[in-house]
Amino acid sequence: MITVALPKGSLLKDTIRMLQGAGLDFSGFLDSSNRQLQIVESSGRAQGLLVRAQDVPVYVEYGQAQLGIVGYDVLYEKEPNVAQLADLGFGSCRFSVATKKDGPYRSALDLPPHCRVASKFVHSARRYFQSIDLPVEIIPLSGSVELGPITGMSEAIVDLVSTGRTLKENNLMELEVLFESTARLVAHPLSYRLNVDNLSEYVDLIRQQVLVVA
Ligand SMILES: Nc1ncnc2c1ncn2[C@@H]1O[C@H](COP(=O)(O)OP(=O)(O)OP(=O)(O)O)[C@@H](O)[C@H]1O
Ligand SMILES: O=P(O)(O)OC[C@H]1O[C@H](OP(=O)(O)OP(=O)(O)O)[C@H](O)[C@@H]1O
Repeated sequence: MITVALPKGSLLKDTIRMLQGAGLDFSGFLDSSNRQLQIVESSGRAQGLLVRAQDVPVYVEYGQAQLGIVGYDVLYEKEPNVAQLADLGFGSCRFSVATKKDGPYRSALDLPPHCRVASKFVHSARRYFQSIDLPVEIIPLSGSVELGPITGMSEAIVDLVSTGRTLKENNLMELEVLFESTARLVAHPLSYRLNVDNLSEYVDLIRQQVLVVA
């Protein structure tokens, strides 16, 4: 029996829909009266683990799950030792540097050396500013990072932007898009290579779903 790590939160519905198309029914995770974090799907061929989006690659890297669904942004941040097998096409968002709309900066290169940048994605933010040779102080936050520039704690933020509504309603604007992110199918590398429990069969079925939806 294979184990799949499913991300709680904004990717869950599309993840369940895609796995359903591949013959794996984890819709039980959508039932809010159910607090079970591990369920065996109806055919008995697979079990699902419901984990925080950030933790999906952890379960896959350690081999507790052979497959997982996770945003590219998380893979970029954590650089886990997992095999990326498919771009699933949903969960689109961009990873951007943003600042106050009425502030003095119009590009990331305008930011002054040693300024502060708030982010949930500390490594990604650091890598970006290193790549443009701008020394900055990264302030790690766990959420609501838009408050950084609003309160004056930071000059800029590095965060995910999807509809752009959060930036707009907080009078912020994007300075730079670092990359676009979508949900990815990842696998435990050794299990994939050895085709444990016919893993490749499930991977093919999930890949076919991407083509059906596209
Ligand atoms: N508007 C969005 N905001 C955040 N993530 C988005 C958005 N749109 C798509 N995503 C994708 O969904 C993934 C999960 O985001 P979600 O907001 O559900 O969890 P999280 O905030 O990373 O985790 P947690 O709520 O457990 O702290 C992100 O890693 C990203 O790939
Ligand atoms: O462009 P939008 O569609 O408005 O989405 C972007 C917002 O969504 C995410 O936050 P999330 O909802 O995960 O909450 P958080 O601030 O607690 O991380 C992200 O960090 C932005 O704040």
